[in-house]
Amino acid sequence: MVATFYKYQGTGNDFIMIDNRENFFPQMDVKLVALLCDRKFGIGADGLILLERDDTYDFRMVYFNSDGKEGSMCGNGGRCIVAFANFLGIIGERTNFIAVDGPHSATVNNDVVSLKMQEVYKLNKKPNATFLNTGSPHHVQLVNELDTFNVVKEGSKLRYGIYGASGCNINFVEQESSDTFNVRTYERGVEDETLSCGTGVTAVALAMHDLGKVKGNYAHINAEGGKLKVDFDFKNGVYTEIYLIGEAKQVFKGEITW
Ligand SMILES: N[C@@H](CCC[C@H](N)C(=O)O)C(=O)O
Repeated sequence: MVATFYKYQGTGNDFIMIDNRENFFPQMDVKLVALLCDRKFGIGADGLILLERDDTYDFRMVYFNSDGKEGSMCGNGGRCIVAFANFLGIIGERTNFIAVDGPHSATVNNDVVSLKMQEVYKLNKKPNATFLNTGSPHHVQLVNELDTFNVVKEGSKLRYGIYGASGCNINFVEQESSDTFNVRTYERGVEDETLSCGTGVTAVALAMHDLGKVKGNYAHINAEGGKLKVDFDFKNGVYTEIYLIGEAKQVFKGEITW
């Protein structure tokens, strides 16, 4: 099989993007997805995303982690697939699409994608961390000296140690100023630190607001791979109107044979 693929990145979280509207991709083939994502033997990426047809929405997003297994929601991948759908001419500046965690709306303007995330009802405070689900499960923990922090060692310890078989994505955070945070994330399914995690950045903004460290209804986040902004409303204990905003770019196009 010879297939055309595109490579996208959103703040350094990189994805193989495949137009699967003709339903040709063997998505149950975990080994193939893992091979395509392998940085030595394949194209290399943190995940693979299929753009598929949907009867109700503009398109369907199907996301796989680089281990080849279908993942929960990917915020940066969501921003990248919106840019991809715009590039393919499926959408204009606005879209409504469906992903594993439900419907999302988004806008795209000059490589900047604003993606609406699901509402968040529950934050679970732990002794020195917060757990919440922003489409994917996230542990958010404040640390000192984030620059030199061993994200892979401490992240994998928490991911496997306290979250059981299903695991969790682990975000380490340091406050930079009143509305800005630096974040590094250990991603489940990649089993490594990635340069950015969109659902993780969203989780950090809400968790920092919950802890009283964010006073307004937005936070700027410096991920290792770039800058993101999270806007939100908070009423009656519920986070609504959550938007993850930042660049999403096409990097290259190619063909792969399997
Ligand atoms: N990179 C993603 C997060 C993807 C979800 C995750 N690795 C999982 O399945 O747990 C993002 O940008 O949100």
